[in-house]
Amino acid sequence: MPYSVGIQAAGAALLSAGFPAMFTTAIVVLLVIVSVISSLHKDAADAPARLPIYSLFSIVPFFRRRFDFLNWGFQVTGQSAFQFDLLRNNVIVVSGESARETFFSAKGLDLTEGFKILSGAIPMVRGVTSDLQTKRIATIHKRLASVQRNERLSMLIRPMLEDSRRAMETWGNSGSFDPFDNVYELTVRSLSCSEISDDPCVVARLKKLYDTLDVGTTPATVLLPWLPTPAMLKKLWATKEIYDIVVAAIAAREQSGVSRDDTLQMLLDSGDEKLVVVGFIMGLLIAGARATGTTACWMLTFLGGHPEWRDKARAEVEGLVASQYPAAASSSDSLSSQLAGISLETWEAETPVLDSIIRETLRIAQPHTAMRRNLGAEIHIEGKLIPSGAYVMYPFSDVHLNPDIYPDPWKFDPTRERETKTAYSYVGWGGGKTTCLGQRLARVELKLVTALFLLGFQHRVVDSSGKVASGPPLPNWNDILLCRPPQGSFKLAYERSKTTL
Ligand code: HEM
Repeated sequence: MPYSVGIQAAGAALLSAGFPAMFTTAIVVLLVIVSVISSLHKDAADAPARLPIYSLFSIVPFFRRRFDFLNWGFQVTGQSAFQFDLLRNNVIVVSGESARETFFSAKGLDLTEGFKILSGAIPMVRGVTSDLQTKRIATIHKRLASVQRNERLSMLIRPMLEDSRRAMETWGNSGSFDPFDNVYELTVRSLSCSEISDDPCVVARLKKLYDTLDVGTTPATVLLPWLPTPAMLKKLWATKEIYDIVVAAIAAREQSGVSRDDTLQMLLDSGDEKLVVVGFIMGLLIAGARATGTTACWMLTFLGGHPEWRDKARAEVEGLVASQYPAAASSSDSLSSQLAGISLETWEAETPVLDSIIRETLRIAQPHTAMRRNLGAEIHIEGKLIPSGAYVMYPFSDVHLNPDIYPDPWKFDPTRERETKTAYSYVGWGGGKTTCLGQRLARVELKLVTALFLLGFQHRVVDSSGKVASGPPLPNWNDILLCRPPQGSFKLAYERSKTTL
């Protein structure tokens, strides 16, 4: 009797709650049904071990605490590979050296398809950044290679420094900031166009919109993209705004009839269809500028927590300025002009300290989980079946935080020797057939931003009460995009040096 009263009461409450409650309930029921159905099918004998939870319970930890969730998966199954379902998507997580070798080289494993479903932070506009045919993706990759030819990359040095200078000027003589708020805007120029990067308001707006995409990437928006949740609507709106900014910039360039020296002009001059141009800028702004901005945040943070490395890096750049620009000390030229006088070749080949700092930063503060979809026939990884159509993941923590390969793995130590005995022992720029295609540009940009900051400012990491911290904060690998520690837990305190930026 009490049960039926309870059910009646619940039914009455539901009816009186109106459409939103009924809609939510219907969705929950649907999810439970999908979850139960997916748990009923039998796995093949050579299938990886399955997580001992209903698939419904994987969703939130997968999106919100991925590092902990994946570690738990390996622990609870006691295997080097395990599987779980994200609604109707079968996901297999692999680890270990031989898994890495197959993962980064197998022909059928497709990066674009993997990211589309499991990542979700890239703005998806059908036919522009999603559903691009292979031919269009190939064109975009070809254009990316063009941006990074010697001549073009050399030409980008001065404007990239000028962008950074302009942004750093606004920081005043001293103060403190959260690098995750301020540093991203330093890295927009190289990929877009003057119509966007010359306008600080548009750059700030873009940053806000991409932040909206990050925050708006909830389990529901990725797995049930058709569900009109508030997060999904916000995401849709942000995507449209970004699209409009890019399209307006292209239209302004075309109408002006003025030809400029930037990435947009190169794309337009190549005669590419509009879809490719917009897709290039939207897709790579997020893949590129976001990754570069985040890495720059972490480089400055590690250097602020390790003054000995900050001083070494600064001495390296001062040495370059002195050798390439002998009159620098007596010159009234600004710091950014002096740095712009250093050749691309020198930035690339004569900065071993900056190189080792970038390398160590990407090892310890890039919480990437590589994702693929098996578009080919079934394959085996370490004897475990990867069916056709399944998603496969490889968490970078498996190698980068592995104490057998990197002793004391959480320690920031740019002196670490390169490990050559283990296959793919370093994947900071990916590996095999999916190595980062923007690496050359990103490395130069990271060096320029860091060099200008180190010569223009003295800085230290401070804790939430403003006291100088004993070291940098610990990267938070559960934050899948930025690795950002708890907000407010640290800042970078800085003082301007006497030199003009
Ligand atoms: C510090 C900055 C960057 C880092 C750390 C980085 C890192 C990576 C990594 C780890 C991958 C492989 C992903 C995987 O295997 O799942 C990758 C792929 C890629 N990156 Fe970057 N990246 C950076 C900047 C850029 C920039 C600036 C661009 C473009 C302008 C870019 C374009 C790409 C592309 C197109 C791919 C996919 C390659 C393919 O499909 O084979 N990246 N990147």
